[in-house]
Amino acid sequence: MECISLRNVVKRFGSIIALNNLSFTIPCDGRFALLGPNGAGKSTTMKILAGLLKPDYGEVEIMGMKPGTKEVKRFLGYLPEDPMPYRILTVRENLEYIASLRGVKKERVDEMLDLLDLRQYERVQAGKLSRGNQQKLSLALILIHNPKIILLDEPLNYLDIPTQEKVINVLRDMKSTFLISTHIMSIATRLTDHVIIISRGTVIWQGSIDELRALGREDETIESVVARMMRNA
Ligand SMILES: Nc1ncnc2c1ncn2[C@@H]1O[C@H](COP(=O)(O)OP(=O)(O)OP(=O)(O)O)[C@@H](O)[C@H]1O
Repeated sequence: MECISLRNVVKRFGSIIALNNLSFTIPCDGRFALLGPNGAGKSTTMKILAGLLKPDYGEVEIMGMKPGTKEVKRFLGYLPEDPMPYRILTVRENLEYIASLRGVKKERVDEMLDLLDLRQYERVQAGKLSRGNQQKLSLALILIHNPKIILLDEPLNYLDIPTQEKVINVLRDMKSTFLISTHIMSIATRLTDHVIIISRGTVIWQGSIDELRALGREDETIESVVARMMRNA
């Protein structure tokens, strides 16, 4: 079954065409990376899937339903590129608030504090956290309800190396459908097994990470293969 599907999606901002007949599908339990040069339309795609932007044209479905509906929000976790938890609430209060909105049990708050190493900051206001700890809290907030479908826009931004490893392991252990937008190939290779490359708002290549690697010349890194594809698009 398809969990995510976009068909001929067009999105314009004034005279800029951000998405230009974008089409792709992701099967349930699929782990996909969304790659593309700056301005290719990755964040716009994520926002449309999260229901924050409406396409001008085309069809978008999340498990056969329209994005942004109450029902879809229940099983979706979306991390925007620059997430901001509620600044005046403490780390614990942020988690408790989202837990109550999501209808998940309170014990989940403590689980998330431990899972993302946030215990020592639980009484600190989110606005006073370092950027990396805000990112960790944002991840905890979007994963608290164990979402079936996870959309992550640059999930490891601002995180130190031990925390990146921690988050990669947390995400790997989840049995969810993933779409991860990133510029860092190692995030794609470690967290996903399929890649969709877009450029100027349209798909220029899609396939498995193994197929992508196989396109490389002898000793060519996967980064170099992707860079070549983006340059030639
Ligand atoms: N709110 C907006 N108003 C005007 N133009 C926008 C808006 N959001 C995005 N765009 C434009 O749409 C295009 C796609 O932007 P988007 O942020 O989706 O790209 P991206 O692939 O996520 O880029 P990056 O890798 O640099 O984050 C760009 O040309 C961008 O300038």
